[in-house]
Amino acid sequence: MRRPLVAGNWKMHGSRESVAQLVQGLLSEQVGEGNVDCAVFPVAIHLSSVLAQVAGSKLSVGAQVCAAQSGQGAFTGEVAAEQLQDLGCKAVLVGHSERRQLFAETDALVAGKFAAALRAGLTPVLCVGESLAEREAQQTEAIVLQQLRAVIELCGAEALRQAVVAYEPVWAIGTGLTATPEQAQAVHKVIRDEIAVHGSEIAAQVRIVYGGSVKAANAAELFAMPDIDGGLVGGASLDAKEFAAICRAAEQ
Ligand SMILES: O=C[C@H](O)COP(=O)(O)O
Repeated sequence: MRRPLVAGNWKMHGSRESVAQLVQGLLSEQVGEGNVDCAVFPVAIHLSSVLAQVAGSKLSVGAQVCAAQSGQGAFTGEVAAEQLQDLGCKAVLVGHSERRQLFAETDALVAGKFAAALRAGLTPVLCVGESLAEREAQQTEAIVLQQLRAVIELCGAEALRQAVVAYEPVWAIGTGLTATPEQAQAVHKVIRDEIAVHGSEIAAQVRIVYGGSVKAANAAELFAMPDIDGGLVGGASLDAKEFAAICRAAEQ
């Protein structure tokens, strides 16, 4: 039985004050104290304060991005996975579609970042997903598998034991258009079946979460699907009560 994970990707949102209020709200709602793993992914400059604020709770903290380069070096503007781990982060998003589309992150670079996260002992949350044009061209499966295989080729399928996969159809991100539970389940199954080619035990263990306009109103029906193990939540994670309700939906 896979333990659900609900993660909040705060993207480029928040001031010191609003972030502190949001975390206080999550702690008041006892997010993370139930039967579900809960994590938040603040913008990098707020990681330290959020980590300090959640200390002693079961809410974990991850970063939105890391460098593909390990250790330390002359890489202006980058943050190494080791530095995130040293700070207290447990996980890092890799390959979010906004990184792929707006910052030209290729499958190869994403795989490099995935490997760097693993070397540092972080849980990489590998985001995969197709655009609307790709879905309309019946390319969903091909795109998602291409993104997944780039990581398996570099790191090996065993590496997925330490990872989470997030299926995020690009057309559902921030649009209010959620994939139906059946649409999401179909792609999650494609992902799990592909992993099973390398080992059924790995496939049975890997958590595959769904992202794309998840909210309290639609979370339970998505999380009820057999291959959906929780959610990666954007906009709705900026509201403590809404995010807490999504986390509770994963407990059902
Ligand atoms: O990482 C989160 C996803 O991009 C989903 O964002 P959203 O819930 O605002 O659609």
